[in-house]
Amino acid sequence: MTNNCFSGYKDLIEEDDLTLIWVSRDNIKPVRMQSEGVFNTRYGSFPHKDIIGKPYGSQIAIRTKGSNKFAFVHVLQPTPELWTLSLPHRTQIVYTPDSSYIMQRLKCSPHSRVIEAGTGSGSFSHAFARSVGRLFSFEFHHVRYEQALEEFKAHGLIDDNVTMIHRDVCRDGFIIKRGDTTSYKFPNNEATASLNANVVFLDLPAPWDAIPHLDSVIATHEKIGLCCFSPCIEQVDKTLEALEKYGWTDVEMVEIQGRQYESRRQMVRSLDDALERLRDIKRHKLQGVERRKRMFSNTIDSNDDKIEKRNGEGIPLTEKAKFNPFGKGSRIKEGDSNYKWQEVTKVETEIKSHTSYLTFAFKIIDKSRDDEQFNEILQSKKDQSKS
Ligand SMILES: C[S@@+](CC[C@H](N)C(=O)[O-])C[C@H]1O[C@@H](n2cnc3c(N)ncnc32)[C@H](O)[C@@H]1O
Repeated sequence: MTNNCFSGYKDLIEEDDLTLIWVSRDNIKPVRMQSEGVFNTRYGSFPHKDIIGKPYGSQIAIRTKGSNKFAFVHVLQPTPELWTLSLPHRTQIVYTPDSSYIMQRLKCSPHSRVIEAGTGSGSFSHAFARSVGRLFSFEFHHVRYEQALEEFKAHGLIDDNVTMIHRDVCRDGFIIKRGDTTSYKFPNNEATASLNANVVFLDLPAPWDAIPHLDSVIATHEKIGLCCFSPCIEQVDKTLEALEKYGWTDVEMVEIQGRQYESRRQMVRSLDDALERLRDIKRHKLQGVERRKRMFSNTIDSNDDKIEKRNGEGIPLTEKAKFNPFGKGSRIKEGDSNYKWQEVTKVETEIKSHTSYLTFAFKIIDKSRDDEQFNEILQSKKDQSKS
């Protein structure tokens, strides 16, 4: 039984659970439930004891300070996606539109043994940890290494399938030896860890310096997938050179442009509407010219339209603006049955994506065929077709 709170589900919120409190879309707070604790918001305070024992997903309401209204939050079970939205930022992070795409391109599964460098804020590490067999995460910044290690321990990832290594991978590569600063537990007879990685993810300023070190830690008999996450096209260029030099193939660079499409109705404007609008503009222009001419020749008097329309205090009265299909004017409710409408799609640009270019590459070190294994597979296929 693992205490990894990011995998598996439970129904009820218990003491000491890490919960994610959803205040609003951009305000999700990780909170560990302690019966004495209180979650404070600007609307009021939520005692943890009122949350413990409730089902995950519950809405918790309190009366707001100084008024008779209610404030509420939702208490959610952690997932890697929600963690990405709520984690303490120690660095730039990888967001879900990128991490989900990368994992499917690299065919991540429980069979995957992943090398990640650097760990940073651990956003992608949580997503990897849920889906893959084993994750080896390298970080060279000592404080960040310690913070990530503590966090991953608290989330149950270290006991489960994640190993943290304090290392400058560009200088010292990826081999884990006894005596290194790492959470790796060496079995008695092992001097070096066998990484045998089949997936590599590099989120580093200089991935081209790490690429030459990979051959000694990747699996030799299968196809290895690699992704480099780089914000600048110059970095992509240097990475491509290193990939080519070190025998990586099927190289492709991709960028994710996340968009949310919203369906709306837009008023259908006719040619007559456009002509009427042009006439209206012309009319106003002529009226203005006339008025200015009269002002210059001092012939403007109380018969003038504009001057006549003032209230008792001398404040000009303006006519209620008529509907104008092309700009300012009285507003028409979307879908008003007096007008014609068509369905359109509007793009919302709020989604956080394209933080970087994604360079993918693949490699098979040993392409020789294991005849014994091949014959076994062939035989089992023959047996299957007979039965
Ligand atoms: C942008 S952050 C990674 C963010 C991470 N992917 C996430 O989703 O939270 C880059 C990290 O790489 C680390 N780093 C940079 N160069 C490194 C190197 N040569 N070896 C190991 N880590 C390195 C930095 O300290 C930093 O924490």
